[in-house]
Amino acid sequence: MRQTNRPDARPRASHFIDGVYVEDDAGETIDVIYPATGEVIATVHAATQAVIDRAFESARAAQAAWAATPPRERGRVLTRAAQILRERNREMSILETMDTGKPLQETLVADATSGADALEYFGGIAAGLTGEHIPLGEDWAYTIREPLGVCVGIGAWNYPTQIACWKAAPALACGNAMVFKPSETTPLCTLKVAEILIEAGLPAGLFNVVQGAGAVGGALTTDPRADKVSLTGSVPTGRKVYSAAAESMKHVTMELGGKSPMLVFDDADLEDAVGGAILGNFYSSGQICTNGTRVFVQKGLRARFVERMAERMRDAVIGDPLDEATNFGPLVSARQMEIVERYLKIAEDEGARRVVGGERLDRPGYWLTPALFDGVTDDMTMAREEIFGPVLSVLEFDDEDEGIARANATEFGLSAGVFTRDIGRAHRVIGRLRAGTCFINSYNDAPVEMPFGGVKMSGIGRENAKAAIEHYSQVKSVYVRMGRVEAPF
Ligand SMILES: NC(=O)c1ccc[n+]([C@@H]2O[C@H](COP(=O)([O-])OP(=O)(O)OC[C@H]3O[C@@H](n4cnc5c(N)ncnc54)[C@H](O)[C@@H]3O)[C@@H](O)[C@H]2O)c1
Ligand SMILES: C[N+](C)(C)CCCC=O
Repeated sequence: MRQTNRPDARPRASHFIDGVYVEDDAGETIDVIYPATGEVIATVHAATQAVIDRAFESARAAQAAWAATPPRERGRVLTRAAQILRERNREMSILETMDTGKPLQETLVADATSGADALEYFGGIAAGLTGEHIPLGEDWAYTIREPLGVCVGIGAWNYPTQIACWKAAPALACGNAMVFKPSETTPLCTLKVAEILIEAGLPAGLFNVVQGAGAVGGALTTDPRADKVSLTGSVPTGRKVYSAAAESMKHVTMELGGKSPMLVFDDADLEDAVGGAILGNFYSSGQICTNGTRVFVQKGLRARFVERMAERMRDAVIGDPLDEATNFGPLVSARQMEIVERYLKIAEDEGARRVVGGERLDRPGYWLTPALFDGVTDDMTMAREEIFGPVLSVLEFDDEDEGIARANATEFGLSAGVFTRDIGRAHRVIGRLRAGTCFINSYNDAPVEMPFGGVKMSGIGRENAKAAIEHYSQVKSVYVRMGRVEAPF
């Protein structure tokens, strides 16, 4: 495979605390691997307790003054950061590609740009975050919207820049400080987000980055100096973090995994439905939480859908992720590739029909071709468990009620989609699907103006839009008596 020249990805140091890079070699070494080649491109160290202490202390020290800063000034800093992030989009996108292996064609439009959208949106609404006046006759009450304090953010590896910004932007807009731990698999981009925030005028200490794996995440979650934990990760990690946070009654946001359904009715536009299923299964090499990996296709359309999908999958350009012509990259790690390969084997053992793909490419790095399976049934492992890789399952259904019941028969509830030309059916079906983020004749759109999150095991809380404000602030109620106090004795 031809290789585009890569810039030096090594960060100045592992952590970013109180406005500066910080190193502590005593922490466990973490190699950062470029997924396209398997080469080590940087090394960072996991945070020691001393680093964690420094991060919390600086966050605590900075937060009170930030909360007292006029909200319009807080907003201005975020808006400036959005502008810098946009100006550096190419540089950030290349780094994101090196961190994750995702094609540059994708990272240029879906990662730093999405982060910038969040900074811009929350920067814009910061000044409008107010309490309310509640008339009670002669008396009255009012509410004050207050920050939570110090929020911990813990990220997954598939969208490092986006995840950091989706958490930091509403947290900072509301007057909080954040200690953020990126995934140990992709530690690079978040450090750049921290640099940009400082350059935009954010006071030191308000956004600190510490590196590490589960042990560091666990230490952040249980730290008494943390008021909230916002996790983006898998359901098993979510269970641990949620229960650990409950010990000290911390606020939580849980953005977790899914096994989302996409219902394609006979009357759907075939090309749009196939296009939606490609976006909902193969973007980011299938490593997206919201993916509609259970594609229920109505009986009359199934054969044509499978045929057309297989044709379009052969057009995937698999290759050097830094070449902008590439539209399908490697998986993020050897571990993730092994997980997906295990699921591919189970799928065939359980009787699913592999139509195309699922082959390992004979080259360094973590390459698997996108896979299409037909004849999948609800009881198969591939239809029940999140694979988090480029594996699309086609399941056949007869009528609307059956399709909805089968789509809902999962512990997850992150996303769902419907493809149909019948507008009444589209809204009726979406109304009955148990999922937090839904799509009609589309898939995987996530504009910052739209709340994002899951129900059931897929999560608690919402990111983006005004809904996120509820999860990074709390309301203080104040009753005001205008007359005398009448007491019983
Ligand atoms: N709903 C969403 O918005 C969303 C977005 C992206 C990814 N995801 C989900 O994330 C998963 C893939 O990402 P992953 O493999 O990085 O997930 P993961 O659960 O393995 O790790 C997520 C993060 O949690 C940390 N962590 C692990 N154990 C911890 C513990 N005990 N305490 C605190 N932190 C801990 C990890 O170091 C990492 O930073 C998938 O399930 C995917 O669906 C969800
Ligand atoms: C913006 N997307 C593509 C919906 C991704 C959100 C993060 C989930 O993995």
